[in-house]
Amino acid sequence: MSQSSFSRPARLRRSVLSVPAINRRALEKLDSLDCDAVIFDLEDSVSPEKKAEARDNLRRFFAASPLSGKERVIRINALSSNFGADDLDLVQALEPDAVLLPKVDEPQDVIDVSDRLAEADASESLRIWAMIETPRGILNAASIAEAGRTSGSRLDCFVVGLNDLRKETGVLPQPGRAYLVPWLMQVVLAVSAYGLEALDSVFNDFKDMEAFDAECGQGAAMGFFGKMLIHPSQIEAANRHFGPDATAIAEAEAIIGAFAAPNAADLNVVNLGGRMVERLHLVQAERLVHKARLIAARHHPSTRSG
Ligand SMILES: CC(C)(COP(=O)(O)OP(=O)(O)OC[C@H]1O[C@@H](n2cnc3c(N)ncnc32)[C@H](O)[C@@H]1OP(=O)(O)O)[C@@H](O)C(=O)NCCC(=O)NCCSC(=O)C[C@H](O)C(=O)O
Ligand SMILES: [Mg+2]
Repeated sequence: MSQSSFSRPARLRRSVLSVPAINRRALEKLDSLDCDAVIFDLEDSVSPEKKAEARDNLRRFFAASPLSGKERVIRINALSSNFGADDLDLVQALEPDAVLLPKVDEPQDVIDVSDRLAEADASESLRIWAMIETPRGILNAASIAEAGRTSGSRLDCFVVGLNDLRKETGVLPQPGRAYLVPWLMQVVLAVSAYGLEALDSVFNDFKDMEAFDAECGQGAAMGFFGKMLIHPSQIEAANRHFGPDATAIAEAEAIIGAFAAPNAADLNVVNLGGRMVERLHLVQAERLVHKARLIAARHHPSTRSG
C-alpha cells in the first residue's frame, strides 16, 4: 500500500537555516530568528582543525538554549571520515530532533547510522535526515527513501545539496535550474513514494533577493516542503513561499465547508463554483489549514489549539 507524506502530521519546515557550529555569534542570533528549523553544521562549513571546538560550542549551546518551537538538526561528518564517530556521539548526548547525514550515496549509509543509534539505545524520537547531493545519491534516491522502512523508521527528510551535485557533475548554476530540475523532481518523487519530506537546496547568493524569491517559488511549485537556508535574510521569502497564502487558505476553507454541508455527507465529489472537488482535495485542504494554524500559533501563541 502506498505511503504518502501527506498522511503524516503537518509540521513546519518552510525555512531551515544552516549555521556553522563554529560561529558563536551566529549561534547566539538563532533564538531571535523566525526560521522553522536550524541545522547546526559540523561538516563542510567547519575546517578540520576546528571540529572539536565546534562540538564544544554545540555542547554549550544545547545546555543553554532550548530554541523552543524550532526543530534542531545536527549535520555530522560522514561516518567514514575521522570526525563522524565523535559527531554521532555528540548527537546522542545532545538529543536534537534529527541528525543530518551528508553525501548519502546508498541505503547502507542510512542503515549504518540507524544501526549505531539502535545499538547505543538512542532516543526513539531522534530522526535521520539525509543530504542527497551526489550523483549516486540522486540515482539511488528511491532505494534510500525505501531504506527508511527497514532502518528503524528513523528516516524522515531529504535535503538536496546542489553545491556538491554541481561540483560532481559540472552543471553550472543558472536561473531556472533547467538541467537540475529532472534530478530535483526525482528526489521529490522518491520522498513522496515513501512518506518522507524533501527540502530544496541552499541558494548561495544571499544578497540577490529577487533570484532567491524566484527559486523559492519554483521549489514550492515542485513539491518541496521548504528550503535549506544559509543566511537570516532568506527566512522571510522561504516562509512566504513554502507556507500557504491567504488565497490558498480561503480555498481550503471553502472545500472543507462544502464537504461539511449536510447534503454532502455521502458525496465523494461536489461542484464548488464550477470546479470539481473530490474528497482527496478535502484531505489536502485539511492539511493546509492545519499548517496555517501552526503558523498562526507561532506568531500568536494564544491561538494554539490542542
Ligand atoms: C555566508 C555567511 C558566511 C555570511 O556571513 P556574514 O559575513 O557574517 O554575513 P552578514 O554580515 O550579512 O550577517 C549579518 C548577521 O547575520 C548573522 N548570520 C549570518 N549568517 C547566519 C546564519 N547562518 N545563522 C545565524 N546568523 C547568521 C551574522 O552573524 C550577522 O550578525 P551580527 O554580526 O550580529 O549582525 C554566513 O551567512 C554563513 O556562514 N552561513 C551559513 C553557512 C553554512 O551553514 N554552510 C553550510 C550549509 S551550505 C550546504 O549545506 C551546501 C550543501 O551541502 C550543498 O552541497 O549544496
Ligand atoms: Mg554539500
